[in-house]
Amino acid sequence: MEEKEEKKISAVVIRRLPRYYRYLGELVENDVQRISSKELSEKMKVTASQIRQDLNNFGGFGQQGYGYNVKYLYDKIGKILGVDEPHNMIVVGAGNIGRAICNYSDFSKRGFVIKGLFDNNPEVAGKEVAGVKVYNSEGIAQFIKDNNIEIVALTLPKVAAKEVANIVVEAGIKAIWNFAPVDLNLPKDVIVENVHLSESLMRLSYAIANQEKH
Ligand SMILES: NC(=O)c1ccc[n+]([C@@H]2O[C@H](COP(=O)([O-])OP(=O)(O)OC[C@H]3O[C@@H](n4cnc5c(N)ncnc54)[C@H](O)[C@@H]3O)[C@@H](O)[C@H]2O)c1
Repeated sequence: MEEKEEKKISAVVIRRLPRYYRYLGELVENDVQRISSKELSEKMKVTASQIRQDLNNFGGFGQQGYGYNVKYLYDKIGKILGVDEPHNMIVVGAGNIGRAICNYSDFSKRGFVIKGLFDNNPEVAGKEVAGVKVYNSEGIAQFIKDNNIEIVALTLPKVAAKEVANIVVEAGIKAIWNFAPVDLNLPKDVIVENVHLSESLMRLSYAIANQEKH
């Protein structure tokens, strides 16, 4: 029953959930039990009516005037985002970005467990980055099968990213976190989340240019 209700939540709201989750997580850490839409709106710099519209999808509000139940909403949104359970992942490409991801401990706190870092450079195999072992990329497919890997981060040059994407999909991977500035043409059932830093920077530059005009 609950699942059916959750399916109706719009994609736009879903995209906003990680931000709510982050703010609610900070409130949970600070032992805040209830918060009003007005207080949350001041913290998050979005309108209180937007917050009410978004969060009323999930319940968690008691009597009017008492605000939202912070822990309830945090857990509920975490469940919808699928971060209430651990996800095993690997990172392919032990360069700048691959190493930075391994060095960022917050991912593991959120349940994203990096089981290995892969590279085709034999000089890096056998080393460790922030406790994550570096493996030769020849063994990727077997490693995925043996370690119940769900997500693969591709922090590789463009051509290599395409090649490795095909290999990991062949090995059964259904979720790719792609940092290479290239479109991966993969079967429809494979979820790809692209992180194109240059595109994000161009949006920023557009915003600067537009602001200057006014
Ligand atoms: N560094 C940045 O700030 C940045 C910014 C935006 C986008 N990107 C993109 O992210 C990707 C990674 O960038 P980076 O700076 O970490 O690159 P990098 O050159 O530092 O690292 C790439 C790593 O991939 C490995 N590699 C290459 N081919 C491979 C293969 N077939 N199998 C396994 N490993 C292989 C290399 O040995 C190297 O260690 C690139 O596509 C880049 O365009 C990087």
